[in-house]
Amino acid sequence: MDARQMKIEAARAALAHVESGMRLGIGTGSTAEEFARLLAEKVSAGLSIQGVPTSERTAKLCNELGVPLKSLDELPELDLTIDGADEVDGALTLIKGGGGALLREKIVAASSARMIVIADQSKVVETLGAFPLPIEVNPFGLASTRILIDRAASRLGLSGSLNLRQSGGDTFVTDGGHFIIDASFGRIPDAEALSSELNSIPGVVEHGLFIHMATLAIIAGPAGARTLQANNT
Ligand SMILES: O=C[C@H](O)[C@H](O)[C@H](O)COP(=O)(O)O
Repeated sequence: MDARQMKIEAARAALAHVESGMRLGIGTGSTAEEFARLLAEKVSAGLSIQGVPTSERTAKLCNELGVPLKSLDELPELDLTIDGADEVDGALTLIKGGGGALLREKIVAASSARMIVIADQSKVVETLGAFPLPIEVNPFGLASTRILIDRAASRLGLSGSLNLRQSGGDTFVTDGGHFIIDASFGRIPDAEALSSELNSIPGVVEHGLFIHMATLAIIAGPAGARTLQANNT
């Protein structure tokens, strides 16, 4: 089974948690897109759901596929969000934002009663941090915010390059009009401490650590999909 097939398997297993009438957050990224495609098949076969997209990219795909969408303002409380991740640890703490959608993803996940993460097995890690942590920042005062992030990391014994994300030769801009700094710390032994340090920096809009948000992870490997509960790897 190749990587795409594993993403499809995880997405298919997640679809079993979707029931008619649900208000559904729909994630961003290649795995979430496989979910959107399978969801669209179910919708055309009669499943009735209302989706809230976590990015302009997901909204565009869902519109093309015929998945009914509402805004989060129209549906401020959701039953379930299904989304991908860049890393998942045994406590179901996540790194997200590789596709730049972390802010809307976190807002949508926080508005949902449950969040199911879907991923192929390459995303499961013992300690978070090999994947650079995306930190969404306000463009104003970027140099100052970068220094404050560096100092916050140092206080926790973390170091590593802080790279302003680029796209096609330009600075990458999120759906919310912000920039992203990708922080290559290598290891993040205490995600809660780092989260709270980053949250105290005014120029940091949000970061890609999702703590106590995912209620279930569906991880696909060559033998098929398995579920992970928090601290039950
Ligand atoms: O901003 C993007 C999201 O957090 C994605 O869910 C994450 O990057 C995983 O994407 P993929 O399924 O393409 O690996």
